[in-house]
Amino acid sequence: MARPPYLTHRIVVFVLVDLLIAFIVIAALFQSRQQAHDRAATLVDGLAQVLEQTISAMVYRIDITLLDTVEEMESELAKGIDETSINVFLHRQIKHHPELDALRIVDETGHLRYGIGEAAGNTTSSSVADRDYFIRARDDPDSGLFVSKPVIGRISGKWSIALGRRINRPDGSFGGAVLALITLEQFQKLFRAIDIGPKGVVTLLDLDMEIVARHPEAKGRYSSTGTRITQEALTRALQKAPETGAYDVTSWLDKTARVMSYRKVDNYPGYIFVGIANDDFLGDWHKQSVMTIILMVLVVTITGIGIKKSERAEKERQRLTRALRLLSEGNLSLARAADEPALLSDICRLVVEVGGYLMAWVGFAENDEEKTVRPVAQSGYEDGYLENTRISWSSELAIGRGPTGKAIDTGKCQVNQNILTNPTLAPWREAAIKRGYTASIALPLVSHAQTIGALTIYAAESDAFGTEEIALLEELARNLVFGMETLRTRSQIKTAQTEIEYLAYHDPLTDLPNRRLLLDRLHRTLASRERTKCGGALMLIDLDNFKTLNDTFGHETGDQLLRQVAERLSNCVRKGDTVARLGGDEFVVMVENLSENPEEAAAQIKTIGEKILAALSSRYSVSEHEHHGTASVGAALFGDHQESVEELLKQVDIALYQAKAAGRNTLRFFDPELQAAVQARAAMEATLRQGIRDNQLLLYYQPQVDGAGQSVGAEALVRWHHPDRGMVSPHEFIPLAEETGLILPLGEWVLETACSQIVAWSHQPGMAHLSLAVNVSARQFRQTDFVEKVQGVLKRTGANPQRLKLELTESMLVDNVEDIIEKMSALKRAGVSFSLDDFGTGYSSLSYLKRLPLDQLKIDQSFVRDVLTDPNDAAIARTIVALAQSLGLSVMAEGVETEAQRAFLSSHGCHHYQGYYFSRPLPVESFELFAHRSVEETIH
Ligand SMILES: Nc1nc2c(ncn2[C@@H]2O[C@H](COP(=O)(O)O[C@H]3[C@@H](O)[C@H](n4cnc5c(=O)[nH]c(N)nc54)O[C@@H]3COP(=O)(O)O)[C@@H](O)[C@H]2O)c(=O)[nH]1
Repeated sequence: MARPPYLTHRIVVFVLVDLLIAFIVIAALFQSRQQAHDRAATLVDGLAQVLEQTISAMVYRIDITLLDTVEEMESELAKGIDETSINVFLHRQIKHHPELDALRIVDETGHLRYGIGEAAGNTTSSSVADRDYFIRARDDPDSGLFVSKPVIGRISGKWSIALGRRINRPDGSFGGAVLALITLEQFQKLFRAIDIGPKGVVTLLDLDMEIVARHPEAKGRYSSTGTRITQEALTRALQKAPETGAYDVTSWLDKTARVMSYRKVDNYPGYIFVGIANDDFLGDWHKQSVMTIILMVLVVTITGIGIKKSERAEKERQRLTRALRLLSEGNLSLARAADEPALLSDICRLVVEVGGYLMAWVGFAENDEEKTVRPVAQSGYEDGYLENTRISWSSELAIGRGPTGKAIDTGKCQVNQNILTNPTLAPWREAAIKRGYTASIALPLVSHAQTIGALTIYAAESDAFGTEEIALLEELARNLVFGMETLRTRSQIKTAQTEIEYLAYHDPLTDLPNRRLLLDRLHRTLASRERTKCGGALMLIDLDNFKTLNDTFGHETGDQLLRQVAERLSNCVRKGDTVARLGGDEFVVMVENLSENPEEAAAQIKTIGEKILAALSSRYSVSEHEHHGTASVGAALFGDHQESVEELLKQVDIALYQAKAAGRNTLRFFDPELQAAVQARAAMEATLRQGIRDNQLLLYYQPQVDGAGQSVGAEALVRWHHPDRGMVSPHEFIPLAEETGLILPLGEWVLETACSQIVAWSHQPGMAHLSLAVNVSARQFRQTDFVEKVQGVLKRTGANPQRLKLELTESMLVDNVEDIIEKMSALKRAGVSFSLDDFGTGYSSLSYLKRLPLDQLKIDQSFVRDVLTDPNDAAIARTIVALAQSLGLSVMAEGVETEAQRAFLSSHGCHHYQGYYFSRPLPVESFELFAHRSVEETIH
């Protein structure tokens, strides 16, 4: 969650103030340290001054005594030595100098002559002749006061220094010296008397910077008097100020840092140094500093805690704000949601987009064996988390002890503030770390006292869910459940409504439209007929003997049969048609998009009706019984005049009655004429089928002649000799045969008969040369094995293929040209020739006409008929002749009825004819007579 700007500002101010405080405190500490240092410097300076003056005064007073003694001794030497008087004198002098250890007089050889003080009685054996101060006094008449280096007294055995003066004899020669001995202990006593702190130091150095006396006495190898001090700081200070000064130094003797002050001692060849240790004079300062720093750290910490708290409070407030917004937008979503999946997705989306959480998902509790939690909606960074994580709500399974599973299992909200530290979430830790989730909350979705699932929300940061925020999220979950319940209720109502609606328009047993829906559709279809112009029909279907089945085997069996009938009926019609159940065993089929032509529409309905009859008469298996049933069908076409729905229903009812009356398992049309036509057609089909079987067909032969009137061949034309009706015209039965497929057996019969005839003529004189043209229907030619069939007939009959000419119509050559060419070429290779019948009536394109292996074009009789009266027909006839010539084909005109027509055609290059002018189609005997006669006529 982002930190608000004002909070950032506050933190910056806090840091700056803290820095300022730290700066001030540190500056104050430095200052107070400096002050302490200055005070210490003043102190040691003062002490050094006091000590310098003390020592200086002490040396001065001793020197006065030495001078008095020298004067006394020189006077004694001049008048003659009175030892008693000297000793009295010495006694008197030393009384005034408690600091002196001894006052001695040595002779010119250095031997002690008189002495007062410690070890004074031990005098005569002692000599100071080797001491440097004695030597100086002896050798230098002007030596004045001399001060020795510290030495261990030969008499006293103590460290001491000697101050002395030369004694002259009356003649000015060296007469000895007076010595005042001060033990270094005296200096120690003096130094000890001043307070310079536990680690303070006072040192008396001679001018060679060698220690004369030091307090405290240094220990270790530097403890000896006479040690030379070579500190750099000291050297620098003395160079700068040879008389008095101060400096900071860390002693190389005891490693203690000190402020040192020194003074050159008046009357004495040396310096007094006083040092106070930093630890001593900064002791309070240190305490004060520590306290101040502690105080400062406390202040900073307290301020920091304050800021942190305010940041936390701010974050909490922000979270609450966003949770409130989430709640409010969630409520809007509840109001808007169209369905439950959309609602769940939208809530998850809002949790992420408005709530600012990382991911949200809703899982439903399944009641399967594993008590699976099935994710149903999700939003936010997910990356296969849900797909790859198996979650259960069974506490018996490890995967069921996660927050979501627990929330569902317990019905209580599960808050996990840190997945990294919560040991119970170990199984999910890796997946969560990978996706950056740290905290989560799983909110149970409780509907009607049952937990149906959970809404689980993930946050990136730890401790992401505050108390009030949790309360708001719980409310969100409750609202979500309310929304789901509302949508479910709404959906149930809708489903119920749909079901009610469905039941209102459908038959519950068969699921087919019921009477109401049928009537509705019927009304609409009839109303739109004017616009669509398509034909349509209604069929009323009634099961024969259904009542018996129902009564015998019970209603359940009857119901099963009705359901199967419904299914079969539906399979008999197209999707757009309507199959309805009116009730009982009555079904209605409404067929639309039939031909506009009533006869064709009736034929279509007949086909469908028969399909239905066949479907309903095949075996049923109901309640382990086999049932053979039939049905009766009454049909009525939507007539040209606008019938009402009621009228149509009445018509099919009447038609059904007629079908039942006709012996059941049959179809009857309401229209009596159509009924008759359909019946007639059906009868014809049946009788034609029978006729083919009973050999009622025969071939007539129409001669084809050349320009000289000589027969060159014939066209075989089928005739049907109906036992009752006599000779039936091919115009009547060929289209029916085409429609019903009977053309195939019929065509095979014609071909077989024609080939047999060719064989017969091949043995007759004057007939063997004749070719025989056989009409081939489109359906026949399209048979995949047509070539094999022709070859088979030729082989079977032994006919000369050269005498067989197959007549194809132009219209059948439109589709699948390659296949046609292939078939024609195959037969052509076998010796069969081809003539293109009805030429000029179709759409032959010259480009592919050229590719067809044709032998002849036949000018259609429709052009020949008016060739003399209609210039267009004449032009077409002339063009066909010219075309045939240019393609290298022969040309034959059919339908030639007059000499004038023949003459016209002849004058334009057509020299083969067929038509009534020469002969009508003839039975075989008559044709043979015609052929012979024409030959004879030509001969004669
Ligand atoms: N697939 C088959 N079709 C066949 C077969 N036999 C006949 N047919 C086709 O039936 C249609 C009617 O044939 P038909 O009644 O035999 O009529 C043919 C001739 O009689 C008639 N014709 C011949 N000359 C004249 C004439 O001068 N005037 C006139 N009005 N009619 C005449 O023409 C018919 C032959 O036509 P076509 O076949 O186009 O050469 C007819 O379409 C036949 O094709 C068969 O076996 N199979």
